[in-house]
Amino acid sequence: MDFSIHVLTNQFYANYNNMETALSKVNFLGFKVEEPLVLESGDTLRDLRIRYTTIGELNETKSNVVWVFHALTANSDPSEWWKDQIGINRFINPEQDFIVCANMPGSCYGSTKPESFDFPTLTIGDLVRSFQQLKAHLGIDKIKLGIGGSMGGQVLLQWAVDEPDLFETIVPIATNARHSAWGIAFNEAQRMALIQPDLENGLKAARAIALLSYRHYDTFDKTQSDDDGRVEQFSAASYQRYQGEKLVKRFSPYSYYTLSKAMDSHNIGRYYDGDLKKALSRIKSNAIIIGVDSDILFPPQEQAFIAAQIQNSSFHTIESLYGHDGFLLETEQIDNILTKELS
Ligand SMILES: CC(=O)SCCNC(=O)CCNC(=O)[C@H](O)C(C)(C)COP(=O)(O)OP(=O)(O)OC[C@H]1O[C@@H](n2cnc3c(N)ncnc32)[C@H](O)[C@@H]1OP(=O)(O)O
Ligand SMILES: N[C@@H](CCO)C(=O)O
Repeated sequence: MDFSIHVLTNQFYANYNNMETALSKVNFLGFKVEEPLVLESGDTLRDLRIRYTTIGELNETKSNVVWVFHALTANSDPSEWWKDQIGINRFINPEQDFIVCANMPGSCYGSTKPESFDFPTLTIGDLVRSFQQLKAHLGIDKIKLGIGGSMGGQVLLQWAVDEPDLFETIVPIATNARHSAWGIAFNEAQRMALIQPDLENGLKAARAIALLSYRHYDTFDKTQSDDDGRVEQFSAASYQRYQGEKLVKRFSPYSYYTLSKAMDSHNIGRYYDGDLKKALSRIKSNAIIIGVDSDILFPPQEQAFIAAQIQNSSFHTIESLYGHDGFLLETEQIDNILTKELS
């Protein structure tokens, strides 16, 4: 059953590829899962709502589905946060493709969200099961292309292991098969900063810590160095503060806590004796695995490992000054890889 949907239905977006002519419908929709979702923790999530966006039209044979998976703090509209990855001159083209992106439960952009820290533990597998409900609701049996970076790539990879025949091609970017001890340590440091009496300040501090893992020494060196001999009020410091200010205006501390815990839970080997190779070898999809050369949070060796275990796979590294967040910014390079591998 749809709920409070059509908030901004049938809008025409004019921002594809830097304000080119508007071509596709962007629909903001909602779906309520009728059955309670039994979580890996054993808890149950009732009245689960999923906010999702579709761009373009589903064709008659339902063979043009491109499912985009967002990362930690984004929403269900990739035409907003990945606008140069999708467009009339891009491999992912709303004139030909039916693009679906669902807001992760636990996030604060329309799907069921926590109102306190007392919220059931969600895992990446739980997010996959919630998306399977949406897939059934949409009547989709096959997905031509699944693409997502970071935590979005974790969800995609877990789904491809759970349903090895679902995706024709998967494109996990800057992600891993099991969240690393390094990544969990970063997330825990953020949660320690987050949980304090003033949650707004907590979230700002958490984002500032996260930024250190999303960028690179060279990013700060090239963009935030001061050469005027100052002794305080450094640019790097104000940049860190600004990033916190920016996030606190658009994100919930409870969602940040819940989703960062979900990211920590990621382990596709959980039901395969902890054997990541065994889990990955189940995947029948064509796999284009992409890493970012300057990524210190999900270093390219994690993606090289994934590619080595999947039969039909290729591995690519893109160059970026931006570290991990390069997956959101280096759209031209990603588009070139998709075009080369899939055209
Ligand atoms: C299109 C969108 O970004 S949608 C926004 C919603 N975000 C999401 O959905 C999540 C995915 N997006 C992201 O994580 C980020 O937006 C990224 C990684 C894609 C880009 O990060 P950004 O913060 O935009 O880029 P960057 O790290 O270069 O910082 C630029 C900002 O810092 C500001 N800034 C740069 N140096 C300094 C400094 N020394 N002191 C204070 N502010 C500074 C810039 O003025 C700019 O501000 P603005 O965002 O208000 O224009
Ligand atoms: N910068 C990303 C997180 C890193 O994947 C976001 O804010 O969603």
